Amino acid sequence: MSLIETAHAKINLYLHVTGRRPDGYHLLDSLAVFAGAADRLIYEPSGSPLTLDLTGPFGMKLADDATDDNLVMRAARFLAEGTDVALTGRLVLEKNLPVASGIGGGSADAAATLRLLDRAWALNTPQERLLAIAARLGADVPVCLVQRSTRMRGIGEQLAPAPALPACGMVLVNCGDAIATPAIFRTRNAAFSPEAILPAAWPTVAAMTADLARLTNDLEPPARTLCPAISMVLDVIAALPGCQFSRMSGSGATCFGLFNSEEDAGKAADALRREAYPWWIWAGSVLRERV
Ligand SMILES: C[C@@](CO)(OP(=O)(O)O)[C@H](O)COP(=O)(O)OP(=O)(O)OC[C@H]1O[C@@H](n2ccc(N)nc2=O)[C@H](O)[C@@H]1O
Ligand SMILES: Nc1ncnc2c1ncn2[C@@H]1O[C@H](COP(=O)(O)OP(=O)(O)O)[C@@H](O)[C@H]1O
Repeated sequence: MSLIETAHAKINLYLHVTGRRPDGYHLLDSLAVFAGAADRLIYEPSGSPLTLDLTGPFGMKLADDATDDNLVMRAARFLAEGTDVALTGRLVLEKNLPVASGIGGGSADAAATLRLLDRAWALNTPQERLLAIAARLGADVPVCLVQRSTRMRGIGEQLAPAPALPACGMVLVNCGDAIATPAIFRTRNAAFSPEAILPAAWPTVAAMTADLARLTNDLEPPARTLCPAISMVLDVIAALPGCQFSRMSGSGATCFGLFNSEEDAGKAADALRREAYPWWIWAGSVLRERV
């Protein structure tokens, strides 16, 4: 019997770079939330060595890379380490999220692999060990393992509760330019930002966007420099009917707009699709489960 896991897009509502570690990694303070947009991972047990097939609109973008380097296969190997499970079966990754786009698609896939194979192989790995494996796979993988709105600190491995979110619509837009995260961190040359002060809850979208407007995504300026299309995308999102707030997520290039409802977001995305930009556009809602 096959098993399925969903790997939701991660969106950084703000991202402050607060410092830098001696090893070059940056200290962050960021509010990560998850949207309905998602990759899907399917596992079919078999006695044959583990394989990975890529499907979906962005599957071809990963097809040229060695399968063993895919974060899904890396996660499977890490999970099996120190156990007596055989690395067998067939994984199918339905790649619906744009690659290298600031919404953590690869990180979400790696995290989904850990959840899925832990279940499929009946490992019952303690959450602490899963989080440690996740951190070895990438700075964003621990938050994607939890897959609920979370405040991230450290390099991404320190997870704390997020404010309670209001019901909120979201539009995601990606211009199609893949962005390498290290290049964005390297290009950043501003002073470090302080940590944000956040309330326990945002009762309305207006309360949330008022606070977000006082915060920043410190990776947005370097990303706009390396990928000028981001500025155009942000202007277009801000001008959509009903848009309450717009910003870039993570290291880019995906940008988001926040709306008072999923319905408002859907109407705005329909209007945007009529403009026929060659962009990936998604509309839906923000997941409201939190740590
Ligand atoms: C920027 C963020 C914000 O959520 O998201 P994305 O843009 O990737 O979605 C993440 O911190 C990305 O996490 P992730 O994509 O897992 O990064 P990793 O693979 O661990 O690191 C890629 C490279 O980014 C830089 N890096 C990453 C995280 C961090 N806190 N400081 C860094 O300086 C390092 O140069 C590192 O070699
Ligand atoms: N399953 C995967 N999905 C996406 N990217 C992957 C995957 N496995 C490995 N990668 C590599 O990881 C890099 C970052 O991917 P991704 O997580 O999509 O970036 P971002 O976090 O910026 O959205 C890509 O350039 C790609 O080569």
